[in-house]
Amino acid sequence: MPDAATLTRTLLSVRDLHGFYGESHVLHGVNFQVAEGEVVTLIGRNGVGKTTTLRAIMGLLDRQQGSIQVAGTELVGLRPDKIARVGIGYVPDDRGIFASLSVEENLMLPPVVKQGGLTVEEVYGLFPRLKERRKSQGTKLSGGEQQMLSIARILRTGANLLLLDEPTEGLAPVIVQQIGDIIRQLKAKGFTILLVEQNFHFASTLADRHYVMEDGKVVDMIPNDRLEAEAEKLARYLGV
Ligand SMILES: Nc1ncnc2c1ncn2[C@@H]1O[C@H](COP(=O)(O)OP(=O)(O)OP(=O)(O)O)[C@@H](O)[C@H]1O
Repeated sequence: MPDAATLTRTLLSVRDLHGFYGESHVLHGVNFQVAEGEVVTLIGRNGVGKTTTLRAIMGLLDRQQGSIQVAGTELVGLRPDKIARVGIGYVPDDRGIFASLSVEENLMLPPVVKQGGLTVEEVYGLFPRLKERRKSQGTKLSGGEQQMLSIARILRTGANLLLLDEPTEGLAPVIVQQIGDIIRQLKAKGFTILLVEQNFHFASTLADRHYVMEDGKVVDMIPNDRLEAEAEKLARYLGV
């Protein structure tokens, strides 16, 4: 079966990626591709290497080998600041909000790395709640507002490939729905999104495809429209 990413322009291509924390060999030859404009998830049990794969793309591991290409540029060997300039925005699972800064200051902090970023007004158009809270300090925000801010602030930078690590973790269902709406709007605007997500029901409402990880490798790819047919296999992979 042809990989959907080969049918359109591949934006992100990860080949035989190995990743290490100190002496600990965590990624054991990860392979996957994401086409421009797709929303793709990395799924799998705890500890299989999903977060580590995102961190490897950003150049944040102690050591990595293999190939990570974005629009043809090889990232392995580049420094993290150079990697961001290729147009990648990373939202880590701890959200990384500066507690002592206001919403607006947090928004203005990341440097613009590429043309085509959203203006602050466009960002507020997507996140009206952040506009209402623009003078509030990071510490005063709810978990949902923090998550929105951590996504919002990479949209200004011009990044067109977004790596989101468990954006719904710990959030109430109504907020999860709002985050889902925002991700759908970003897809409609042409952003390409790689999502690590444990909330599989949520992921299935927005993703085009799902890559399954086990033991530091991608072991399967399931198109979203095959989810029901593959439910049993998926339950085995996820241990549910
Ligand atoms: N800073 C670190 N130093 C050493 N080992 C680490 C570090 N971070 C993660 N690991 C190990 O790397 C492996 C992969 O972890 P990773 O966080 O990528 O998994 P994951 O699939 O994202 O799971 P989870 O959903 O639990 O975060 C795990 O065995 C974990 O214990």
